[in-house]
Amino acid sequence: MTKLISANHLTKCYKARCVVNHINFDIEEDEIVALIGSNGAGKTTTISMLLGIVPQDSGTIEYWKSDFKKEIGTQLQSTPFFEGYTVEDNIKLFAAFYGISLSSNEMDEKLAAFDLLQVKKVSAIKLSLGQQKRLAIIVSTLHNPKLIILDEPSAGLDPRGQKEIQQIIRGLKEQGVTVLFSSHDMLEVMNIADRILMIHQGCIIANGSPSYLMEKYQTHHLEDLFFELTK
Ligand SMILES: Nc1ncnc2c1ncn2[C@@H]1O[C@H](COP(=O)(O)OP(=O)(O)OP(=O)(O)O)[C@@H](O)[C@H]1O
Repeated sequence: MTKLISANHLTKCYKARCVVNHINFDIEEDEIVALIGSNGAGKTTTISMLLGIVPQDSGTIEYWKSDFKKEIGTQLQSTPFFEGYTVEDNIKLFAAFYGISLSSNEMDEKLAAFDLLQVKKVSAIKLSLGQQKRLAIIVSTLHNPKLIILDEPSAGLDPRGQKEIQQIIRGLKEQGVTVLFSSHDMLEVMNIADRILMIHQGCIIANGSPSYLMEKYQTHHLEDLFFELTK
């Protein structure tokens, strides 16, 4: 397996408080990795350091290639659409940022794949949250990234919306995209993650496949493991 990312002793402190504290982990090609942890555990800070949005105070991040930024897609917690622009306009705009021009057929195929064809001409900021999250994933994958990083992609969605996001994440993996996502939904993590990174108070406290961790900690439910390890 090829390592896409290797984080070594990654640390971020705000004044005297280290919110991410000497963490080590790898992201391998073709896996779906779930980053889980309580509110304030350090997930978004970790993701932001991987994306270069927040500089680390110490530690290193090794990427698979020097111009890795061209091959990373991301969807952060807020959705980034332009006011007054339709769904289609937004996709065209983001495609233009990447120097991509989509044919009308390609546009419709993409929209249909994400169940958004019927809202093609609707202002993006008027979409439901689930539709906005799906649109955000479309725009973050327009450049065919090798790795996509999603910060709580299904937060606030109803069960159907959550399921749709899970199917999209699985579909990305089938297309050869590696996915790192954060989530508070243990069932979702069980459903789709190949590997779990559990972070607590800025430290990685568990790292392994769901089945490995269940076996190791002798539990049948990820939620129980979460409660036990984050006490
Ligand atoms: N710019 C900042 N200045 C000071 N403290 C910060 C800053 N950014 C984040 N923090 C703190 O770092 C800690 C980790 O925050 P982070 O957003 O990474 O947590 P999280 O695991 O993503 O939480 P959640 O699940 O609630 O999104 C929190 O205590 C937060 O208040």
